[in-house]
Amino acid sequence: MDPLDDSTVNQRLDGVPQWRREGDEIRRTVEARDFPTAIRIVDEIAVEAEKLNHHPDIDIRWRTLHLALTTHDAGGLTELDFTLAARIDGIAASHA
Ligand SMILES: C[C@H](O)[C@H](O)[C@H]1CNC2=NC(N)=NC(=O)C2=N1
Repeated sequence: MDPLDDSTVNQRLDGVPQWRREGDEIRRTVEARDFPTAIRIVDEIAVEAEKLNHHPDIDIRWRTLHLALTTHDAGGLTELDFTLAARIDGIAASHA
C-alpha cells in the first residue's frame, strides 16, 4: 500500500478529528472511566487490529491510552491507519 500524500492525509484527518498528525503517525488519547475499562478497550482494539492485520502502538497509563498509528511497511500513513482510527473511535465512544 502506498503512503498518502499530505493533502489526502489532511482530508482523512477531517474525518477523525480526535486524531492529530505527528510526522508519519496519527495519535490520540482515550481516557477510560477506570483501568479495567481501559484494558477492555485495548482488547476490543486488538480484535479490530487482527481483522485488519494492522496494529497500533499503545501506551497504557492507568486509565489513559496513548495510541499511535502508522504503516511501517509503507513508511508513512495509509488508508489502513484511518480505517483503524475510525474503528478505535467507535470502540472508545461505546465505553464513554
Ligand atoms: C506481515 C504483516 O502484514 C505486517 O508485518 C503488518 C502487521 N501489522 C502492521 N501494523 C502496522 N501498524 N504497520 C504495518 O506495516 C504492519 N504490518
